[in-house]
Amino acid sequence: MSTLLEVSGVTVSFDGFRAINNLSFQIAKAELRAVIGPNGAGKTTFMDIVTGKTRPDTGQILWGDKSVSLIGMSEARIAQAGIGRKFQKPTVFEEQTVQENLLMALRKDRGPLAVLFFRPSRADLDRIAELAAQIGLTDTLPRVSGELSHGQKQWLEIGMLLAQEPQLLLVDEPAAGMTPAEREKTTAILVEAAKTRAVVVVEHDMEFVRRLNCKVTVLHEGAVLAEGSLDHVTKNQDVIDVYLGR
Ligand SMILES: Nc1ncnc2c1ncn2[C@@H]1O[C@H](COP(=O)(O)OP(=O)(O)OP(=O)(O)O)[C@@H](O)[C@H]1O
Repeated sequence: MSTLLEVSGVTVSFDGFRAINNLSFQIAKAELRAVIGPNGAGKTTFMDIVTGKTRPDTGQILWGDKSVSLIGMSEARIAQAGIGRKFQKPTVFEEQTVQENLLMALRKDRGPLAVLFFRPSRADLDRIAELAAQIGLTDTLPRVSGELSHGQKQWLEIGMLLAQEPQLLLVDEPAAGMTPAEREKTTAILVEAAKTRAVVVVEHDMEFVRRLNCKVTVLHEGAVLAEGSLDHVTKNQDVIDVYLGR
């Protein structure tokens, strides 16, 4: 297994309370991983430390072939290093079309106004077409994003992140608020994306996690409680006691 991200012995305290407690976690280069756990288990804080939003008190976070330490790097530099994060709520530019949103993501330095006056190259258009196909929005490229369904906005945002070609994509509860059909499509998008990069999905919906059909990490009190296939972790008595049996 070729490790992409290695979190080891990380602790994060807020006013003396340990939200992350000696956490160790590894993810391989092209791997899909689900992270589950009860409320307050530390899932969000885990994403915060990897993306540089929160700085750990102790421990190491090593990234890539050269095992570069992410600790102390700014959020912007971590994003540039290849870590993308999708928050739960979609944050697309509602006034812009799907195509313009994807173009803005390709041209990271361009805001909505600049894009209006910018002529995309053939290569840009090809890449946008490729991304649109990947997220199932080919037919909606000319539409204003504000008119899209909740699911479509989520896929668009995933496409905008993929435009930046992250090596690791962290995705927070992608299935929340989606219809069953939208969930199915989201599963397909994430499974496909994880063939060429690592994708970590934080999710509460166990049916969705089952469909992802990947290794699962169960967090509890800021540490890994169990890890393995969904069948393996759901049979674990500790997991049943703290999470599933509630
Ligand atoms: N900035 C903060 N200040 C104080 N306490 C915090 C802060 N951020 C998180 N916590 C606490 O750390 C613990 C872990 O929180 P975190 O949000 O990481 O859990 P979670 O697993 O994402 O939960 P949920 O499933 O509810 O989103 C919680 O007890 C939370 O109250």
